[in-house]
Amino acid sequence: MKSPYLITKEEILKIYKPVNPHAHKGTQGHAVIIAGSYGKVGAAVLASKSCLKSGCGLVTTFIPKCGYQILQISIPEVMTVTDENTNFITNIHLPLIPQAIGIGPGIGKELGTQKALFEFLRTNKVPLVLDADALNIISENLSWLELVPENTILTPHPKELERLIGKWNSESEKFQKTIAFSEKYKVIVVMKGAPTFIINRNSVYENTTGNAALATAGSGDTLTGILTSLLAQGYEPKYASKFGVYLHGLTADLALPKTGYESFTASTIIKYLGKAFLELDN
Ligand SMILES: NC(=O)C1=CN([C@@H]2O[C@H](COP(=O)(O)OP(=O)(O)OC[C@H]3O[C@@H](n4cnc5c(N)ncnc54)[C@H](OP(=O)(O)O)[C@@H]3O)[C@@H](O)[C@H]2O)[C@@H](O)CC1
Ligand SMILES: Nc1ncnc2c1ncn2[C@@H]1O[C@H](COP(=O)(O)OP(=O)(O)O)[C@@H](O)[C@H]1O
Ligand SMILES: [Mg+2]
Repeated sequence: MKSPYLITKEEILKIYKPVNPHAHKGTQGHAVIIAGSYGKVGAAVLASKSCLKSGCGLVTTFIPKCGYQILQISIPEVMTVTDENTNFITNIHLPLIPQAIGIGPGIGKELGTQKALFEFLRTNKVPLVLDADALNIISENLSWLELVPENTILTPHPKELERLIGKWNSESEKFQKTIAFSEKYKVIVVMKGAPTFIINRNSVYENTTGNAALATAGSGDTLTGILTSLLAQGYEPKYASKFGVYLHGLTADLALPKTGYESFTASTIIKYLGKAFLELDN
């Protein structure tokens, strides 16, 4: 394998498009987050809030009924659409065509949710981020990946990656298998870890931000929100993936002197998104 390209501030500044003074919410992209189930509505809240706080103009979150009040009260800026089922998603119906969709955090693997995911993938044409249980369901039905738009972004942590590509015997085999997977399905794989790598066909990119403070519940859910937001704002998937992982890691680097490793939570990622964007102007 060639040595990876580093995702540095210099690279990110070439990608970053500052907000136009004449922008309005309608020009900043409408993102949809499909997430949550009973006991895991927090994943939907974290993904939606980080989506909104990464610059997209409008966010609609699709959740099972049990998430309705939780979402509306925790993030009044976010619109919600609910499934007809109470505890988990069974039928994804959206009253709009957004610019990007992020699906998976906390949705679980109920049979009804699996069927809903298949039906969604069969009909969806919008740029996509697949995370968490969406990946877990797909890893048992890999042919469904033939249905997703080219350059869909997948964000597996190591266990989710293993479910997708199978076990590896060495680091180099892990990369080889992920490259082959990215080529076969024409997708971008964000291999989350310390550090995070992005595999786009046979190109490998290594993130330079982030630290062990990110080893906390919901940290990946916020990454899904950030990536979906950037896609909705019109960043191409190859740029959104690099920019998203860089910003996500940067929140932890900026927060660490204030929070230490122990008290940093996924909500701290969201809190520091503003400072991370401002850091790009320094
Ligand atoms: N507040 C909420 O609503 C929250 C909701 N959430 C939602 O919950 C759902 C389940 O997600 P999940 O990731 O916890 O479960 P799962 O896929 O079985 O992975 C666990 C396995 O993976 C491994 N592993 C993980 N990371 C690793 C690493 N870096 N390096 C190495 N190994 C690693 C780990 O290994 P271990 O070391 O524990 O053996 C274990 O075996 C999902 O939908 C998610 O979105 C969560 O986001 C939390 C907050
Ligand atoms: N030690 C670490 N150093 C850097 N980043 C880390 C570390 N541990 C976790 N992360 C990052 O935190 C995120 C964890 O995602 P994930 O496991 O999906 O969390 P969750 O499902 O709880 O939201 C990933 O972006 C990963 O790269
Ligand atoms: Mg996760």
